[in-house]
Amino acid sequence: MIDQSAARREAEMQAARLRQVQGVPATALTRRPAAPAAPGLTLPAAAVRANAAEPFVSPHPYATQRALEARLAPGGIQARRETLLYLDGVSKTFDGFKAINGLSLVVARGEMRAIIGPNGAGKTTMMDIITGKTRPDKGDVYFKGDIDLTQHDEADIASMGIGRKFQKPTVFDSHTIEDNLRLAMAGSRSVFATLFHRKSSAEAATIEEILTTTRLGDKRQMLAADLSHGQKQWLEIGMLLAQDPELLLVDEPVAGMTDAETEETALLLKDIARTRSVVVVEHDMHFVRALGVKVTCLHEGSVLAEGTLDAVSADPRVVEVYLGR
Ligand SMILES: Nc1ncnc2c1ncn2[C@@H]1O[C@H](COP(=O)(O)OP(=O)(O)OP(=O)(O)O)[C@@H](O)[C@H]1O
Repeated sequence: MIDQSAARREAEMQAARLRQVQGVPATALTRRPAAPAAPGLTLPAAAVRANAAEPFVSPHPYATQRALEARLAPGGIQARRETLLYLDGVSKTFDGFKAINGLSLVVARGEMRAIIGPNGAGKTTMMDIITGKTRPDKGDVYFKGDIDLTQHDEADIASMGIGRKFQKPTVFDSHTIEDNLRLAMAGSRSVFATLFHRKSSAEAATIEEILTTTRLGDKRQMLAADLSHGQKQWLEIGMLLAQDPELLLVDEPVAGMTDAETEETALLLKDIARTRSVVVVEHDMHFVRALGVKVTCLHEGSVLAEGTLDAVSADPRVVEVYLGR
């Protein structure tokens, strides 16, 4: 049987120890501000002010602020933490022109999302902001819930698990497909050391897996220079996979591909999206349809419509700005 009075004495002693360390009144350790009825993603300024009088128990200002946020909007913060990519109210102006304008977009863990939109809609600038190439003027950009991407540079962001594939493939033409993958996996090892380094069994298994995913298994000993345009795109996707990203950003992967390659690329990205999140920017609607994923249509730097391709393409605003052109 539990000795209630001993337990109470222990709790009182713990509270006293805490009070000693933190120097706050006893009531502050037990009183909690009520959470708002409908927690949102943004902290209402008035709510923060109303609770500012509440004595803080956390010794560090940042921890205190985070604890306050969590208490005020537990649903909202939790919702952001469960996302892989979270953009809210992001804006970027170039020479007075708003390329990105209050953009909000959330990609879940394990989700593949297609981004469409007319020329100049802000798709590339959005990718630049996510990867740290461009700093937004304002707004939140978070990776894995808590990593504020606006505070990191491109190299940091790449090493955190965001891989980006640009439209033009950049592979090592004079090396074989397998060596291209080994070079991509090597990280800081030199080219010479990489090519003469004995593969561990884990490395060999990863390369095998990537060769299978990218449909290049039977071409492993071919020089990259001898691949078709589509196969080079797949190799470059494979080289990104070798760095084991959690989020893959892919810019117009099927531009210049044959119909068969386009079809195969949709299957390939679907395979990848079984274990990672993928954001694909693409103009080719047949390809987007083959992906069969949620579509976001950007226009003038913000989200114009979001949903299935059928729903988005039936939206009169989308028809007007994009599909009708
Ligand atoms: N560095 C820059 N300086 C000035 N203007 C820029 C810069 N980068 C982008 N812009 C402008 O911002 C707008 C959005 O460009 P962005 O390249 O992001 O559009 P996009 O949707 O990727 O277009 P596309 O489909 O043609 O690639 C365009 O009007 C572009 O001219």
